[in-house]
Amino acid sequence: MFTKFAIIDDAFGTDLPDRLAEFAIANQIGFAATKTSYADESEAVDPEFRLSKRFGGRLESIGREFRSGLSNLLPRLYEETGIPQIERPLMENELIANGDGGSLAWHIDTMTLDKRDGVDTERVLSTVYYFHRTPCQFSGGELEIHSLDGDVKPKLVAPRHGRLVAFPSFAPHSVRRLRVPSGRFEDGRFSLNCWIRFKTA
Ligand SMILES: O=C(O)CCC(=O)C(=O)O
Ligand SMILES: [Fe+2]
Repeated sequence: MFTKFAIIDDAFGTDLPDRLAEFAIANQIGFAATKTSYADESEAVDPEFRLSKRFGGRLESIGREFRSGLSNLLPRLYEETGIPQIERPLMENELIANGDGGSLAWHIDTMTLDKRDGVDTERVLSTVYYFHRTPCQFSGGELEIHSLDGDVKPKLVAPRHGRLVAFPSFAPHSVRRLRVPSGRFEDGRFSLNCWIRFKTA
């Protein structure tokens, strides 16, 4: 049994993904190894679990442009993923670069902290927007959406330039290892992740 999920190609036209790829490549210096957060609230770089780089700077106007496009699409995304409409959604953005050997192990995006004091928002909808240099210089790196039960093959979503994928944050998923023959940062798989949260208090 799988959750519903949505795939929208050219979700925000053909120009924004080109400009986002340019932005990421021009800001390579602002990327550092992505950390993993654990249930006890600690954080560490764990390449066995996740091998990617995260942009630590500000997305500025291109981030605002993306979030405004995503806001317009939200009614459709709720509908297609089976998530009820959130009244005042909060958006949490992350710009990620996956290079040669990059991957992300099985996980869910819903917060699973043991200590929930002070936690007043929850992630409900996960969206990932993909872009890269064209033509594509890597292979692999598919998003795998796993079944909620049983020993069933995952559904694969290729990280195509300009593609948006959305799924409930409780859906288990992972990213298949990718290969970037040149080994160059600019030839990698880029994504802008945006989690839709709702305020619980
Ligand atoms: O890059 C992807 O396709 C998925 C990323 C993801 O699952 C995450 O960052 O939580
Ligand atoms: Fe995820």
